[in-house]
Amino acid sequence: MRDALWAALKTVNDPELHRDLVSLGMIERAEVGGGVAQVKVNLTTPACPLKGQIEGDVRSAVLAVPGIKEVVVTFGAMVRTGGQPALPGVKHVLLVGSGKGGVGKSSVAVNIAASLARDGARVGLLDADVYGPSVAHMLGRSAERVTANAERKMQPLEAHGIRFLSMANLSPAGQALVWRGPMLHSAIQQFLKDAAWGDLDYLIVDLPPGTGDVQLSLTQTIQVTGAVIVTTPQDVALIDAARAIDMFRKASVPVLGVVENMSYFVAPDTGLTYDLFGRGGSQKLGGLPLLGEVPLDMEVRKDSDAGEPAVLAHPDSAAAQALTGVARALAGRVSVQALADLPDQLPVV
Ligand SMILES: Nc1ncnc2c1ncn2[C@@H]1O[C@H](COP(=O)(O)OP(=O)(O)OP(=O)(O)O)[C@@H](O)[C@H]1O
Repeated sequence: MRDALWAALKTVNDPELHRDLVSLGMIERAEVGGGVAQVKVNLTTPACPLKGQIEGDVRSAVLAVPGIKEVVVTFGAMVRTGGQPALPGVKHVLLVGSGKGGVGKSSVAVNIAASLARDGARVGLLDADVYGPSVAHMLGRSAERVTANAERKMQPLEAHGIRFLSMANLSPAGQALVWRGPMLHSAIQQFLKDAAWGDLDYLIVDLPPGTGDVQLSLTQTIQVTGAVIVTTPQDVALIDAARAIDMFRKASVPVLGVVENMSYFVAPDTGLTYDLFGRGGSQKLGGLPLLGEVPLDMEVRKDSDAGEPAVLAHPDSAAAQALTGVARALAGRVSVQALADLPDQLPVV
């Protein structure tokens, strides 16, 4: 019956990866005794957007095996990498960029990080927006200062389960940074390589807006898994977003998807929906996966000023749900990308 159980599991495909769970090495354990099957599925990310569907598919395939009356499905997760890790201990570096400033890039980056961490991933957040660092404020830690550990490496700060580093925690508050390209390059290098990030599944990098030195420096010096573009839906933002996409393509960084922020607004008093900036405009960016449409929501702004990401402070709001969806869709895209180049038969993990 054990063979029949494994054969049944071999008929279940991961809906995103389009390969069966057995050859993907995702079945950690499958046993049967007294008509009860115990199956442990090791997902490719704890933020798997399709966990419910996988559970349902496993359940129906296993219950079709003669003699099995009950099935208990449990889950674990191990984030995979396609090749070498980006940095020692860091599996994926994900850039969050935008063409235009003020479109909500940092808000999206912070909420992606918080959502992935809440789902159980080990997450770092690097604020590479050195001219306008806002991550520390959005995490409620702008007053803290970064210290060095015994190995003289920068020790990332921690908030809401996220390890993070921001220029705001290094320089005196309120002071402007007047840096040229080479200095920026070395600051970014230090943030990446002279910091004790530890083991991370995802290191999210909040880039400055536009297509400048920091972006170039990052894409040229480490193996980046991919980039996410945040835009609002109106044409002036889309024109700049298209430039940012072009820059990533030229630097051979895969663009994993687009987030349409401030996509629409639901008036809290009337419940009427307003497409203030032209909801759906991001489709004009042509063919890139849309990771989510995040509404304009006063709570998102208030939560970020209060230092608690909306996905944690108001998880049931439409904006938080959309941001959670963005984080999970992104994690799914990363898994697809990591497994795309792997051989047909993977070892069981
Ligand atoms: N969906 C949203 N609803 C309401 N307010 C939002 C939303 N997204 C972002 N904001 C607010 O808009 C402002 C700008 O957001 P944010 O700093 O994230 O943008 P940015 O693109 O990173 O800006 P910069 O160009 O300075 O890096 C912030 O006050 C933020 O709280």
